[in-house]
Amino acid sequence: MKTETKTMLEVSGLGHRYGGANGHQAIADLTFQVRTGELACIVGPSGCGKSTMLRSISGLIKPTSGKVQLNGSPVNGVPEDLAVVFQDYSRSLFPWLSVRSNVEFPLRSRGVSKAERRERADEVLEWVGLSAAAKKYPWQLSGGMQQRVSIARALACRPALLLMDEPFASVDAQTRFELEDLLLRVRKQFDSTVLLVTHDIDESIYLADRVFVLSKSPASVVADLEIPLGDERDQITTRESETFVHLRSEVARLLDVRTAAAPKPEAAEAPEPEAEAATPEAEADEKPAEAAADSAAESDVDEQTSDADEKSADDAEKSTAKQWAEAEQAEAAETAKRN
Ligand SMILES: Nc1ncnc2c1ncn2[C@@H]1O[C@H](COP(=O)(O)OP(=O)(O)OP(=O)(O)O)[C@@H](O)[C@H]1O
Repeated sequence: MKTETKTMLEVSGLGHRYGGANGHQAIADLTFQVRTGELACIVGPSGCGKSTMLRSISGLIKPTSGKVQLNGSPVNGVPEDLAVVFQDYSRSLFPWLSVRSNVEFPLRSRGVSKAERRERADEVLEWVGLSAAAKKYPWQLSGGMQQRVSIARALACRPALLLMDEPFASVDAQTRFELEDLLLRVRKQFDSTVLLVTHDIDESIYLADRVFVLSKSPASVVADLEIPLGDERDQITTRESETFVHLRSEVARLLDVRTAAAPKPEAAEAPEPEAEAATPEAEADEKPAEAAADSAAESDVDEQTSDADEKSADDAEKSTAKQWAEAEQAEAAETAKRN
């Protein structure tokens, strides 16, 4: 993969404090750059502020200090040419829209014509191996397939920068390997620039051209490592290679994983329940609206389904716009309080 020397993303002195002057400093003075065509991974300890950083970069929250520039322009609000893939695919996909309509959805607000939406959706669905599932609903798919829909939806927007927040953390180990390889293939196909956050050291090295290691909270960059593993990577031989093993130890040392892994006495007494990914089956039980959609999925009347999806997408767009407006008002109120 050819990485250009041009800088696509420039993060300078980025900091965010939740809750005003006496609140919680989640990230502090983050500075790094991602070049055009690069796949960069950010690895850091749990709770160090990785999601806060991604939300600041994507314009979802306004950082309290520092700045973010995308292709030389400051990021104020969510840029059109940026797409985000979240860990929780079950929440980020609309259960009442078919797979194809989910993929087409963000293209509507970008003014892409109906014919082109369909064309782009079909292209990316083919790339992620989901052409046959285009008319299904997300809850009819496995977790790994749902995350492939999220990736397809992001790629359909042809983003300059693809941000991924722990995108493979909610699937089993084998599916995770498959999705990692899928990401390597599609970033090559679509010439994507990717910034991926993970807490998995091996995953960061396997995927990346460059790994940024973060400190404990409040996060700052403690190392910027080039990953000289070449373009062709393989889950078995790459992970066995001397370079990989050496880099893994280096990142582990930087993260001080022995200290981090030591159980705290109170944690041993009252362990935090592990987050469980909701299964599509369990979700189907809980969602009567989806049961209605199920019968639509069984039907082979594509146009009818497509019309219903269009209406659902319109409703979803209104509801999303309302949520954005509310979030913006809340953010403005917080900023006013701070000042
Ligand atoms: N909306 C919020 N209001 C107040 N504090 C927050 C908010 N969101 C996150 N935090 C705090 O900021 C710190 C960083 O959280 P963040 O979710 O960014 O970390 P993370 O590295 O992504 O965590 P994890 O690895 O567990 O996903 C945490 O202490 C968290 O409790």
